[in-house]
Amino acid sequence: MRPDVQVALLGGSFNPPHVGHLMAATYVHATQGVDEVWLMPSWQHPFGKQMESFEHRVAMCEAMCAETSGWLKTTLIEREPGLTGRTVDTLSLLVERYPDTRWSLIIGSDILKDLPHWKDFHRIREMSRVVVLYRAGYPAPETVGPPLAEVSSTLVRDMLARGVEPAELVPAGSLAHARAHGLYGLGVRG
Ligand SMILES: Nc1ncnc2c1ncn2[C@@H]1O[C@H](COP(=O)(O)OP(=O)(O)OP(=O)(O)O)[C@@H](O)[C@H]1O
Ligand SMILES: O=C(O)c1ccc[n+]([C@@H]2O[C@H](COP(=O)([O-])O)[C@@H](O)[C@H]2O)c1
Repeated sequence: MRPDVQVALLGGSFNPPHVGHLMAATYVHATQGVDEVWLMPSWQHPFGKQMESFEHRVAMCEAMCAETSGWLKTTLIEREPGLTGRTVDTLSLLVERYPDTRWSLIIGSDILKDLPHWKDFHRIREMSRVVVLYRAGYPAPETVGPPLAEVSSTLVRDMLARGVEPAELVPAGSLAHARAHGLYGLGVRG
């Protein structure tokens, strides 16, 4: 019998992706017994976050995946009709679509405060193993592993708005995509 495939999902806005996402995914792949990590960019955000277009965020995620040997992938599942960014609904669809896969869901500890506002988090726990990573600055009792990088998409966007290229915080391929398409005001200032 074919053994189950273990996949960890990292959902987010990835606006833009940054090395904190890469470190989080790498940490989980290296220590949590999963075969693959899938980045899951939001098509629409349940709490109404404004984001660069889905296509550009996907392209920047795919550029980040190219930094790995193939275990990091980007899934477009959240653009499926009927999904609204509620993770329980996305996960239900994934469970149905990939019956041989066992799921983990990665979240950073900054999100713990939001979980009471998520839809049916108890059902997410039934369908997946939830791995809470220690995001630097957000200590919490139930986290796994050491504090991860103090970097956020907000910080990256702030740097870009000030005309500073975040070359140390964004994987080179993702930044090249942003630059080539003038995202976040890149290239506008000449
Ligand atoms: N540096 C990090 N360390 C650990 N987890 C992280 C880090 N950055 C993001 N994450 C986690 O990755 C997921 C997706 O995050 P998201 O794409 O919203 O990035 P963000 O940096 O938090 O964005 P923003 O600053 O726009 O809110 C979340 O679960 C978040 O907690
Ligand atoms: O399921 C929910 O109700 C829910 C509410 C808020 C956020 N989420 C998911 O949490 C992930 C991280 O979101 P964020 O805010 O850090 O970009 C992303 O995949 C969102 O779709 C999910």
